[in-house]
Amino acid sequence: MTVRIVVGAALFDGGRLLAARRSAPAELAGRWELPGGKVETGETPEAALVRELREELGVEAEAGERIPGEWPLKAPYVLHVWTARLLPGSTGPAPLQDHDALRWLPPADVWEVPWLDQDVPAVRRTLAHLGLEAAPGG
Ligand SMILES: Nc1nc2c([nH]c(=O)n2[C@H]2C[C@H](O)[C@@H](COP(=O)(O)OP(=O)(O)OP(=O)(O)O)O2)c(=O)[nH]1
Repeated sequence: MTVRIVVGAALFDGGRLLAARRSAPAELAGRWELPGGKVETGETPEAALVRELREELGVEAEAGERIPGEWPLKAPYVLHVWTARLLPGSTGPAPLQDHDALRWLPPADVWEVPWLDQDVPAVRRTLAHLGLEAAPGG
């Protein structure tokens, strides 16, 4: 089966990382993730990220760099993480779709939320790659 990519946005603003609490499906609800979604056929990951952030959070954002690594999700999906930032003039994020809460987390607070299991190594790698101090955990 062909692997399909889910892009997760490590959206930073003022040094804080946005975490989003999933509202569905039931097995993922209540756990926190990087906002994003499936890359559609013919779409670049960067474009998918921008589209998903607009749909889910109502923001205008741009993708930055990919965090090296790939994290397996439910087959056939794998998670890729890209940094992202809000464009000047964008509204702040709101939980419009798929989420029921958002939090901007300074690196020291990143492990305060119960991330999806599969996101823990991805978030850990993201902070390490960016040289951000993080409390032990995850
Ligand atoms: N967006 C996102 N999805 C994640 C993460 N970790 C993780 O296991 N997933 C899973 C949840 C979903 O099963 C799948 C992504 O689906 P989605 O529902 O966010 O994507 P989508 O908007 O393109 O989905 P769809 O409703 O159009 O099918 O990957 C993560 O950090 N971000």
